[in-house]
Amino acid sequence: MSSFSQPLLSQPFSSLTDLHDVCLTLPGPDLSAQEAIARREGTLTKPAGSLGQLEKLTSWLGTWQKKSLPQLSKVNILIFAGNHGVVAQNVSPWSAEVTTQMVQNFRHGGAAINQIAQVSQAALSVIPVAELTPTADFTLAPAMTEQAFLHAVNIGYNSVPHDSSLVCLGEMGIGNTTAAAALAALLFGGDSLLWSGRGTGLDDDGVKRKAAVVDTARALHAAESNSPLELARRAGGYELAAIMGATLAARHLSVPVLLDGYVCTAAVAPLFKLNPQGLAHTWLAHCSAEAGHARLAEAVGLTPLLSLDMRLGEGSGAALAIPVLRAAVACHTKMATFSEASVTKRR
Ligand SMILES: Cc1cc2ncn([C@H]3O[C@H](COP(=O)(O)O)[C@@H](O)[C@H]3O)c2cc1C
Ligand SMILES: O=C(O)c1cccnc1
Repeated sequence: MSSFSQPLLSQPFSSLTDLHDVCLTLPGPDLSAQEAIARREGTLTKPAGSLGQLEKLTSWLGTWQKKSLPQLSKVNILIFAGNHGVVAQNVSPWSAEVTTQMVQNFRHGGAAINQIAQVSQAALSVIPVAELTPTADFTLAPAMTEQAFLHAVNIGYNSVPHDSSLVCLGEMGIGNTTAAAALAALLFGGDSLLWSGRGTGLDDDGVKRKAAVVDTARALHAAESNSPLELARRAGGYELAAIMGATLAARHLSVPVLLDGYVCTAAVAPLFKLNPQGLAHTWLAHCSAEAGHARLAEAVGLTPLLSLDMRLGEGSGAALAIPVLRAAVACHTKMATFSEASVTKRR
């Protein structure tokens, strides 16, 4: 386990307007790296395109790393943790104290993500946000003040190591699938039931209760529906805001991002709403079994890499995709070319 504190800017965003402006003016891809990768790909000893999505992953990595030979020498998993006032509405079978207990479990190496991080040879950092103080219950009031929201975004922004090759984002926060559902419903509309899943194990009545909670939140906050950042402040959570901040920092640092499940996708959805290119440096690592994730992925223009029926969070799906990326990079950088291996090219 390691921790990082290399600020990009010590206090990147001091107002929602600041943050909004940065979301609209993001750095673009490195097209010369993209061309170099395509050129080399065509020389490797395999039929063109035969490595399928691995070839797309290699190209994506290099394009956003701004490197004609992509590398994965330093992979970081960041788990942001936060608590949610909306748990008072009985939307999770687990109590808020489990968030703190799981943070300890991550630190002691006992969680699923610790095992997957080790298998994937990635460094894991756990970052509790707002000292795990719960947000306000967003059925009654905005979840966060503007200042608290920006503070959480800044924490995420300052958590991305500058020398990272790839960042995987994850979260821990009892009640956060309800925050994700409320934010998704406010951003994209549609029946609240379509965005409300079982989370950590709700039964059918629990899911209906959750959807009713999402409806109440929508009625309270819908007037702000043309401002994605304002919706994130009102219906999101501290760890979701930090995930958004980390995603923005990664863009500025030329670090590609692997996103985890439903909660992570909801956390970054405002970036897509503000800017259709806002998530171009991210890849959705998996499709969570949480109801609503496939729909949300489509709404933000992301295609999940894996689909393993997982619905854990913690960045577990993102971490599982690392070995696939490592294989893609190894093939691209270490395979012999036709001329090196004296293999006759197709007629
Ligand atoms: C022991 C345990 C470990 C977890 N690891 C991730 N989550 C996941 O479940 C929570 C969201 O589900 P809900 O909205 O239903 O509360 C988040 O903390 C998420 O990361 C966990 C949940 C539990 C109980
Ligand atoms: O997909 C997720 O992000 C998820 C699903 C269930 C519980 N926690 C997180």
